[in-house]
Amino acid sequence: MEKILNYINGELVAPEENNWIDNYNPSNGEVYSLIPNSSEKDVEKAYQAAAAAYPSWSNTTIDERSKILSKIASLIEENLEEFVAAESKDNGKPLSLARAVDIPRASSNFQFFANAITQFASESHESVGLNAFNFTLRSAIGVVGCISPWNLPLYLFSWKIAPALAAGNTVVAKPSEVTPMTAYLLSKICNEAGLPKGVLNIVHGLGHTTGQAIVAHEKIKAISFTGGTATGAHIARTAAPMFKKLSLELGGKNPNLIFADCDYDKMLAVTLKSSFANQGQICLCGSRIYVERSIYDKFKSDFIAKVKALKVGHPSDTETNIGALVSKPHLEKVKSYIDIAEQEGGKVLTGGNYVTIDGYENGYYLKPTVIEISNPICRLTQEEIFGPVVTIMPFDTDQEALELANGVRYGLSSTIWTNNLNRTMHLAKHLEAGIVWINTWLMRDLRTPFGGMKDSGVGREGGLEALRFFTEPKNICIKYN
Ligand SMILES: NC(=O)C1=CN([C@@H]2O[C@H](COP(=O)(O)OP(=O)(O)OC[C@H]3O[C@@H](n4cnc5c(N)ncnc54)[C@H](O)[C@@H]3O)[C@@H](O)[C@H]2O)C=CC1
Ligand SMILES: O=C(O)/C=C/C=C(\O)C(=O)O
Repeated sequence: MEKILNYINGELVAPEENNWIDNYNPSNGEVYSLIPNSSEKDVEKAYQAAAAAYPSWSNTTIDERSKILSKIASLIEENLEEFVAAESKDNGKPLSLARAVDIPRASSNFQFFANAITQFASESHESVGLNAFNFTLRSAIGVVGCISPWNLPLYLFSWKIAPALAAGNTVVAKPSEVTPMTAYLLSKICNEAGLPKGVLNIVHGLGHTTGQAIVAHEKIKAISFTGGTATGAHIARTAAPMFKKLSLELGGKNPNLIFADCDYDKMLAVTLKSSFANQGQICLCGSRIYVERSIYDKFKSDFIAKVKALKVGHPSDTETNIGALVSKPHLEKVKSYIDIAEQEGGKVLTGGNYVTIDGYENGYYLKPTVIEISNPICRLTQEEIFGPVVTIMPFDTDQEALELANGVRYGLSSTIWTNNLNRTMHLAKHLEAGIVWINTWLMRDLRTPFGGMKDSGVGREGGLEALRFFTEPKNICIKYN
């Protein structure tokens, strides 16, 4: 069976203690590879390699760093089909989605930060009347940690690593143990791209051991993390006494507010995507749908008809809209929410069951599910389900829609469907969310700040925000006569 290896100091290596974890294929429930169950020793080795590489990498010209990141981007593109197949097999997502979204975006992340670093500049402030100038140096931080989740594996892994490297840091990174394969493929192309040894180190393993060792390492100065809110809180508790810089991109329970004056057909098509793309396993999915009462019944029947037409199938089947969920425990977690729907006052309008696919009977498949609710304060609308399950409910006024939208602990993204400019402006200002989409969803410009309010996280990624996170500002004040 194939063994995934750690990438430390430019070499692919087995874990020090020779412990391994099973890696499952969600489409058939079978173990198909092994991944290192890395210990503190492996993390320490990775740290030592990163620390040794830091003086030279942080002093490498911007042009050279940019060229290397750009080369990584092109090598991902050149090997697109290998990455696509690996991502789909490891995660259960449709092959078509990995080809259209995940892998191109991973390549774009490297290309984007290869370009962005050439435009990154720092501020100067003249103290007028005092004969003094201040200028700000923005230097790399040192060795930084990047920890990513399983839902968009290479997409989110590269979203952290690329800005960290571009800014001149060296990195100890851990992909999710549930979806390690494309990070492994990435480690195989880094040397060819000219990345000096030790600049990027990828250590595979479990969160509470390998991940914890990265976060708890006293010399790893900053942590960029994407994952569940409970994990984010634990990381914050570990890192706080060491005053580490933290960027936490956490869960979401995003509202989708649909008004009667919207462009209905466009809204319906995009709402289907925002509900079920990637099996609903995107932190930005609009899992709470609120519809203005005058169009509620029409929306309900049209939406259900479209949801019923979605094909749940094997990820490599070209007709598949919904692939497998990422793991058995996750499938069971998502199903457990459907099972409590009735006791929470909800009514399952469509879906609700596991799906068995011929030839892949042990795969992790679930029907896309729509639950109508009458009480917005229930577990189905308050907790992150992170699967192909949405709730729907009518509302009567803009104020009610706003209160429903904001009535959760999360504040990641919101979507509004309306053609009323005043309403748009009012809601956009008052919605408690880091990202507000109007008449669209998941339209991404990589220069924009990305992240959440409330329990959805701390800090922002993307564009200059990411480069600022991965640098330490130092103000220098010069007085002249
Ligand atoms: N916001 C998002 O994008 C995501 C949200 N989630 C939510 O979190 C729930 C749990 O999913 P999990 O896979 O368990 O996510 P998780 O938050 O446990 O895992 C994300 C990453 O953090 C690592 N990790 C876990 N514990 C750690 C620790 N103590 N120190 C350092 N790293 C640690 C994991 O190994 C993985 O690489 C999901 O059901 C979903 O609701 C999960 C993945 C992504
Ligand atoms: O940067 C993006 O476009 C999307 C990011 C998505 C997540 O962070 C997530 O689903 O966890």
